[in-house]
Amino acid sequence: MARIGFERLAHGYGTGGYALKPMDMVWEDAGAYALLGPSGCGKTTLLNIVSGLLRPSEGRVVFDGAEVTDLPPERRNVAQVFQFPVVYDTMTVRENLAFPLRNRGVPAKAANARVEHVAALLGLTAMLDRRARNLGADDKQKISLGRGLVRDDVAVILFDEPLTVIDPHLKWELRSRLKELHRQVPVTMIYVTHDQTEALTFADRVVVMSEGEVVQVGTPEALFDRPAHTFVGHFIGSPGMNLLPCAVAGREAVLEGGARIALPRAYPALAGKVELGIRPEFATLAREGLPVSLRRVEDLGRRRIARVELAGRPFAATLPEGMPVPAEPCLALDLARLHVYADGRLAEGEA
Ligand SMILES: Nc1ncnc2c1ncn2[C@@H]1O[C@H](COP(=O)(O)OP(=O)(O)OP(=O)(O)O)[C@@H](O)[C@H]1O
Repeated sequence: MARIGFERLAHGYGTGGYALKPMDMVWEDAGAYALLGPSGCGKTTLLNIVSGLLRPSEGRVVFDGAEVTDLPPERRNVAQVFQFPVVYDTMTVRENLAFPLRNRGVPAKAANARVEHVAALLGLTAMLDRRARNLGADDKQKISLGRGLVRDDVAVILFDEPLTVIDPHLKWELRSRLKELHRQVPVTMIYVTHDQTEALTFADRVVVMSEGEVVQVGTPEALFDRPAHTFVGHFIGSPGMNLLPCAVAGREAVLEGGARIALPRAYPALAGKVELGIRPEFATLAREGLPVSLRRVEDLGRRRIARVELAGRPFAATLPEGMPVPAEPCLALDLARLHVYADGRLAEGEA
């Protein structure tokens, strides 16, 4: 188990600019973290720096207070699960799972108990004595997950998009099983994904990345309630946060076109591009409030989203259950849930 620290860490591949911009960060011992962001944002670069496959061009990596920046992967005590299954076809499932333990001289009895425990958690018990060769991609990836999880002496377990090959209907099951495993095996786990559902289900803390920068580290609730960056507001949520260009003076925002909105906090003069952010969950279609033009209604099953236009911009609002679309639709905003951003970053107002 390990507390992982990054000190003035950065990486460039020598092609000009940073793939990972300079940062300081700590991942607590036994935490469940997700690295979340779109393709190319630097997730794999950061993961490879943790495992030792890549040496950062700047800064230090520290495991439990000891620098490991120059240590190769085999000296870091890291287990890694990749996108695609890594199993020995000629071995049985049991032998595959036991392999990392046998390799390290764990006595057979202890190894077998551990293998059976992990197999039960992953739903592999019934096939323990079958050869891996005859299994489908889903089961093979479960074995890969099991091989990553079977040792409880590792500093950290890294998962790199581990559910890519898994059938969609099995994904939700494996996601919750992984979460359960983390509860039972309190090892630091890092889960890389571009899928917000996977990140938010698995992690206690989500590290959101955009263009080589860590833009927020927070609980799933914090990312939803208080996005530190417009990227987080937009990327997390379905649909994401509404963002409207505006001018802010004290406790008031003025939208393009002149509509005025009272703010829950007072703001100092803000430089750069100023935007008002509010999630669709806190903007409701109503008979009174800010007049909007309705474009269409989307039925998402458990809720309905009204696509409207506000101050000449597209805006997503909630249409309450059972409510007919008003003849003259307006928006009711939960003012306490409004946020102000300057050049993409959350502006701190005063209560
Ligand atoms: N070996 C390399 N040489 C040069 N540039 C690279 C190399 N590997 C990655 N990059 C660049 O570094 C940036 C970050 O890439 P990285 O693979 O870390 O992102 P990612 O978030 O893991 O994306 P994906 O989900 O597509 O794997 C990208 O701009 C990418 O093109």
